[in-house]
Amino acid sequence: MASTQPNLLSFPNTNTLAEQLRPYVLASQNAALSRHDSFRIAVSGGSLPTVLARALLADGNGTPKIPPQFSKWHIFFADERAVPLDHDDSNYRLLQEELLSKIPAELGAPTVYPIDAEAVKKDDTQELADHYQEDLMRVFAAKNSVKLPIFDLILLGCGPDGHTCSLFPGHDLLREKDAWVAAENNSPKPPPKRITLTLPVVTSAVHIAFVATGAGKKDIMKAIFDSEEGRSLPSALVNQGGGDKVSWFTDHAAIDGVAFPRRGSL
Ligand SMILES: O=C(O)[C@H](O)[C@@H](O)[C@H](O)[C@H](O)COP(=O)(O)O
Repeated sequence: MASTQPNLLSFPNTNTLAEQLRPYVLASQNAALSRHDSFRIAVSGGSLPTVLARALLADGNGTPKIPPQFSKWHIFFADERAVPLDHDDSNYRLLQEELLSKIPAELGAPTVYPIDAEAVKKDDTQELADHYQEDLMRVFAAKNSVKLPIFDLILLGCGPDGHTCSLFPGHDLLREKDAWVAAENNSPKPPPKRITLTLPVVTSAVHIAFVATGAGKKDIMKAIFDSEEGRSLPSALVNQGGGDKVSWFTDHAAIDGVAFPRRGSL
């Protein structure tokens, strides 16, 4: 368990949040490129792809525009629904519509790792998870055997019940120690069948950021940050495992009443 605290940042609205998410992601990109000439990132579904697109495709907000080097990005999914890639529920489709399709050609194209469409047809969520884990192994464990993949950045959402990725409160998956990718067949949030990165993979990342906005999040934010009972919630477990590698990008409405947020940038 990490002994340091996560950064809890709050901004007046989603636009100002996106303005600060941009330099955070680019700093993470630049640090990764200096380490291994590629930027390995995992993204969630929900509202995250829209905010991320707003952050990355902005014109620099009055500052000199330093563009993302998308051709060096390897984008994985922190979780994905077991549906075809063109399905309304697909996180791949969401990311494609919100971000990937809008990247100007001159910024280069990222390498994106969707789930295996053939495995989806077989309706076997465990097989789908195994395939995705093999994809990760090809990228993260090509040269020697590694215990866990180390993402440069994982971008997460937080559900009103405290779930993150497709790791839900009280589920056995929270105790998974070995698998990199796990199957979830009874998600309380529809659709029920999903795959998800496991907690050890999430907390091993170099940087971990949550984006949580709107008044609908304020009760769960209080539970995660200010209550003893909230300590076992999946998002709180990421805080405990990741410590100060974790940054929360929230708006004021989402943390109304939370005891110790810092307002402004990192
Ligand atoms: O595919 C999913 O269901 C998501 O990855 C999920 O974990 C999401 O991030 C949270 O439910 C928060 O969603 P919002 O950002 O829309 O609140």
